[in-house]
Amino acid sequence: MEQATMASCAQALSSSSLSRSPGALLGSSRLTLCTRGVFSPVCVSMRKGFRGRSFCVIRASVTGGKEAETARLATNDGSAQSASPVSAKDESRVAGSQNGVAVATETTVSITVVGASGDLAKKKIFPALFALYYEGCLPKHFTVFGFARSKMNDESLREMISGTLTCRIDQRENCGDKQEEFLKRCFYHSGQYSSEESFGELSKKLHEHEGDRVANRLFYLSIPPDVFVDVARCSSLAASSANGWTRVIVEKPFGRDSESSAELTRGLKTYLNEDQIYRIDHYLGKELVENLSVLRFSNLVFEPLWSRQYIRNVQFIFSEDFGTEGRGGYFDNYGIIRDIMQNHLLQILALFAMEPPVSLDAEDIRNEKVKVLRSMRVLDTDNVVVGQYKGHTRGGVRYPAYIEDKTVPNNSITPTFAAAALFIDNARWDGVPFLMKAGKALHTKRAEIRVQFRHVPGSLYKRSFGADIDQATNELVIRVQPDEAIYLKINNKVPGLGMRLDRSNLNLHYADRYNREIPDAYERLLLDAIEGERRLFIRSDELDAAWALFTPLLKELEKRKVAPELYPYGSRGPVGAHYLAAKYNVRWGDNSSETSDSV
Ligand SMILES: NC(=O)C1=CN([C@@H]2O[C@H](COP(=O)(O)OP(=O)(O)OC[C@H]3O[C@@H](n4cnc5c(N)ncnc54)[C@H](OP(=O)(O)O)[C@@H]3O)[C@@H](O)[C@H]2O)C=CC1
Ligand SMILES: O=C1O[C@H](COP(=O)(O)O)[C@@H](O)[C@H](O)[C@H]1O
Repeated sequence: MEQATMASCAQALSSSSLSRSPGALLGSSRLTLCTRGVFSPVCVSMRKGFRGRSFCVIRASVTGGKEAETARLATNDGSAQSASPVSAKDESRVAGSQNGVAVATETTVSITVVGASGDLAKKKIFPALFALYYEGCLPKHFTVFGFARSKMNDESLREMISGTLTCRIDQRENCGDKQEEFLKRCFYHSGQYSSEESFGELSKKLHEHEGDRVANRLFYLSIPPDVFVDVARCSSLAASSANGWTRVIVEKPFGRDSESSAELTRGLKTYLNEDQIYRIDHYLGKELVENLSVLRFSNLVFEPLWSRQYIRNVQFIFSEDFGTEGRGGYFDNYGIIRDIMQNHLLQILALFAMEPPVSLDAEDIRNEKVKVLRSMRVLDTDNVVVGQYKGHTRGGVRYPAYIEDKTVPNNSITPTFAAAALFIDNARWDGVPFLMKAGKALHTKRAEIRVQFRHVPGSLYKRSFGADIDQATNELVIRVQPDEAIYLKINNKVPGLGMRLDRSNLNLHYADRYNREIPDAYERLLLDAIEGERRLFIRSDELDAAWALFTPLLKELEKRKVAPELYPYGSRGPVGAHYLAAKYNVRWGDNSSETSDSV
């Protein structure tokens, strides 16, 4: 790959450049000696990765055709990146060289989107793969396969995908040509999800494209959860790579509760090693969620304040201004707590509240996330409010109720809104309410983290604010989407001869600061999976800890058939959310006037 292309790839997808410091590479003791240009005792050889960076091939043991090892790289320029991982078999090919000097063999990656005919594949996965191709982030040799039961062929798959591909607004050169080139690398295989024969046929087709290269295979399970294990079985038994790694990305939902999640994990682990399983939570791939650790751990001004001593409460807010349109069938079986809170918001909370990890290595970060999740108080119904949207007419337009969705039973009590107060019973966070709020069909589409600080002790300017603590205190807002921004509300003097105080935002507004499009979360996560970087994927013990917090509540809500509080489509949600916050002396930050919040 050419230098220019590599540079743009590294820049555009810097899950990488901002947060993967050299420390990230050195976190694993096995790899500590594997540094830039150094041929260490643990390095079998130095190789060039497909982003052109040198990396160390390390010794690994082979475990029955399953992925056994990943390698890390040290970059040519000293900045750290994760490398194209090297499987044990890949290594053995490389290590089987003359005079102990490795001869690199060409590698290829085949990405199979299982459930290629579906909504997520069309909306997110194929466009993300194209974006990676466009940015020069995919290896030189790659193939994309769509797999599903629908009767399609290569041409109809290409036609389906072509309507969804877009180029970055800020770099549209050769967009059409690039799309054509990409589509030529896309193929389709129709088969059954539980048929090893179908996957065997797929494997043959993959092999035709792979030739005698080291063949790495990634399967993206973009299918309903009841066929996850079937596909894991068939892909593992009939379509695993013979000489490279095989990895499987699994979409949520990872079960409905602790038991079903454990059963799914058992099922997957019958056919795959934990290190082959990439449980995706696409919120972890969002730019500002990635930036959370950078903000905390690379700025002196934040981390010292990050505790009960200075923080009054923290709020994690998700809202959508549309209902379940088209996804009611799935949604009704899960509800908003399982759809958004137990995964997306809880993952962000864990990153927010964890102790500083030993390094940025995936296992170090995930260890800290598990610890903080396990320090949390199990949720109960007293600390939760549930709601469901009802129909509403505004400006002559009728917005339907949740139960008017044809795929939803008309007596459904599934929550489309929930607010919850959570607590972390550890030394850092004792007594600090962590509030979550998530809802569909609300007045706005937004995801944000709000950190409300305590008041200034003995403030000299107390009189200027009166008794309104929210007026007087600082608030840090991390707006994940839309219009990404990080801003800190501060108090300042209004210029002039008098002494009047004002509230202003110190703000990092991404659109003003960076003249480039922010990559979609799926791009970052797909690239990470290809590179064997697991930091942004959920480990099974994290998942267990997350379910342990929510399962008793979910069971209780279902057992007691708790009726959700109805709220009008397009409103701010049920009033019960305000009472819940008030119980802990908190006011939701997103209810302050829009003007004081805009950046
Ligand atoms: N759509 C979204 O925005 C999001 C989706 N997800 C998750 O991603 C996965 C895929 O989502 P999505 O694309 O919306 O799902 P779809 O309902 O569109 O299903 C994907 C494909 O799976 C096949 N399929 C559908 N129903 C069944 C069934 N009952 N048994 C076997 N195969 C079936 C269909 O392909 P065919 O009939 O051709 O085989 C379909 O095209 C799911 O696990 C979902 O929960 C996660 C986050 C967001
Ligand atoms: O996982 C899910 O996420 C989407 C919201 O994702 P976003 O990236 O568009 O914010 C949500 O609509 C869906 O219900 C849920 O399953």
